[in-house]
Amino acid sequence: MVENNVNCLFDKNSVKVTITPCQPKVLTHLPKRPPVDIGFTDLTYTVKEGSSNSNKLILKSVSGRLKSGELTAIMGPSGAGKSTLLNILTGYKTSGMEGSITINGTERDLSQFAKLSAYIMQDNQLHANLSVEEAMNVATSLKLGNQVDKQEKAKVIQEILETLGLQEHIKTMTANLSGGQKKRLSIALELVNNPPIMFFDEPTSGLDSSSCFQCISLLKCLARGGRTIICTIHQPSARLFEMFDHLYTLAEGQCVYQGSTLQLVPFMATLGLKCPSYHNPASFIIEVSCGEYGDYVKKLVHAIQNGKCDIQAGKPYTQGENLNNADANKKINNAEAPLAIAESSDINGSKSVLPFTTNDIAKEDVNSFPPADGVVIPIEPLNMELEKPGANSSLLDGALPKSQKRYGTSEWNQFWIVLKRTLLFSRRDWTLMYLRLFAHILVGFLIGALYYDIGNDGAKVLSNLGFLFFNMLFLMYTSMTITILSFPLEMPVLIKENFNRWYSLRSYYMAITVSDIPFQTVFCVMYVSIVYYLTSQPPELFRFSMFLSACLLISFVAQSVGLVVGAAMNIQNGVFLAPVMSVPFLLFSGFFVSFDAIPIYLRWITYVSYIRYGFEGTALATYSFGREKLKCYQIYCHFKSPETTLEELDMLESDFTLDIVALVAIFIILRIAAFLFLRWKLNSQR
Ligand SMILES: Nc1ncnc2c1ncn2[C@@H]1O[C@H](COP(=O)(O)OP(=O)(O)OP(=O)(O)O)[C@@H](O)[C@H]1O
Repeated sequence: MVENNVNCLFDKNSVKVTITPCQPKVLTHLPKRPPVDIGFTDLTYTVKEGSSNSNKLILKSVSGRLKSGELTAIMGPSGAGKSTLLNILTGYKTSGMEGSITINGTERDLSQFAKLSAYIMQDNQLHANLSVEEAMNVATSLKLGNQVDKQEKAKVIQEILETLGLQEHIKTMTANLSGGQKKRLSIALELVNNPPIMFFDEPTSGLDSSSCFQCISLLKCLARGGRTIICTIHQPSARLFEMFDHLYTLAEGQCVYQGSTLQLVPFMATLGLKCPSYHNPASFIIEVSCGEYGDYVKKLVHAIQNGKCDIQAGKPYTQGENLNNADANKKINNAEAPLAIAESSDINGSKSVLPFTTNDIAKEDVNSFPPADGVVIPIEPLNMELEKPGANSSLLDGALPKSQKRYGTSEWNQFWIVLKRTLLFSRRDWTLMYLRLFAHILVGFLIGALYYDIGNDGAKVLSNLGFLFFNMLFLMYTSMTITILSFPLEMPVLIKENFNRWYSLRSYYMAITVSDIPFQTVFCVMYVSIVYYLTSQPPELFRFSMFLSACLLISFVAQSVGLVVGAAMNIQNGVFLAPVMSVPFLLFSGFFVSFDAIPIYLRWITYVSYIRYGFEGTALATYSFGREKLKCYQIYCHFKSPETTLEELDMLESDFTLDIVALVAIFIILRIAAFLFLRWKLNSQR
């Protein structure tokens, strides 16, 4: 661990703590990536609103530039369009947008951009049932692939966790981490492939002031490594505010300030907006943007040309140059310095990460913004070369990659990694595993007790049919509801990981499709074995196998229904709609009404009723295939002959193989439908 120096200076009224960065912690194992400056010009974002489909303008022709080596805050009052701008810049939202976004001066190619950036969403989106180490292992395996060997991956993980102060929590389950630690883990996971651009939506939300400080220190540190770090933030404290290099402020969908945080107050003063002494400048600009000091929004938008100007500390202003050509000629210092991040201790003695600066590159052109009251505010055009004082060039690795694989590893590997992860947290999920296991065993014994020894009794055939139908009902509801309840909870993690190019939707979907099959099979086999034995169904192996295969297929099909519903709608709608939608399938299963009694125009429903195929399959397994007459302990047993039962059910001509084929076909169709719904849902969010 790195030694830290914390010096406390006491005077009568205050305690001042200065934190001196110590020996830099060098991240030597991260892959080198190019530095990236982002420019955007005349960005407009419109959404369709209401039944009239009228257009609502959310971003109004805003421009701006976000530079590598800088920590940028996007601020503004609630509803100003911060999240919208962030979502557009990340590429998360693409429809409804007009304008130009450039990367190092050339028009953004979204696919290439996605490989260079990471989006850390507000709610962390972590799998609760994985430890920090396991989560990191999954991230490195997916993002670094097979090109990097195991030892190297372990070094990457160790370095990142040490740097982010998570090493001592390596065995802690993600669910037990504190808010700040979760945030750091979210960053650590994305840091694995060293993205040069990192976006953060409200990184400090839900954190106490000390954790906020640590979090922003860390972001600053990442920026000093040459990365472009952009985050939306609501209203930072003055202490946090001054840690940002660059501020982009929105009000009513327009840019009211862009530039150095240090120049905010002087710039506002030039427009007659004097920030009161001891007032937080961040609060001041928000208050001004909300109109608390009069109608200054238009003036600010005009002064800053809706983001086309950039007010820089100690830098000149030349007007009228175009942002898009901005960094076309940018010269990058390609010296291969290691990424330096120093660790230190904050005021409470807890560990934080502080920037360790290396290169100091100054700029020196001169021009000046002519402010109203004669104060000279340095405003910079948006086409400057940038090297931020304090930034180092460790990330710099020549030009942007032209062609690179979409994902860090092959789809087959993605499938395996996601499958192993899903199996691991399924095993640890109490509801998914133990409650389900318990339910199958308990209900199995209950049904066994209720229908005890009726299977070979000619007088109790109707009860036995009730038992067969109940099996369908139980297996259908347990596997369907568990999927409806658990799958939507996975969606936010899926959205984040898929968006950040951890894996393709196809690999993920294949993995989750396969992952539950062994568990569902074990539960179903246990349940069927218990009830089959206790209710004295025919003791032939082939009948048991047929009975079991029909039951297994029913539970897989019902699980697929759960996936379709879970992919297409939220939990509330799903838990109501899925059982309701199942009612027709139950009604037309052949148990309540025989096929001949169903009106012709409704018969088609029986062909799509998977319950019918399951019920028919188990009935045939029980009563068909030359089963001998049942025992009769009364004077007369109407259903003594199995054929009578099949005749009553209109199943004399039925074919067991056809039932199995129909169930397999429905299973495949539903799985494909669930995939398409999932893909639609992922795309529709954007
Ligand atoms: N799909 C949509 N339909 C209608 N209005 C929308 C839509 N998306 C965003 N808006 C509106 O756009 C404006 C900006 O929203 P956005 O979420 O970007 O604001 P914000 O600055 O991030 O706010 P907050 O700080 O409260 O999160 C809001 O007025 C919001 O109601």
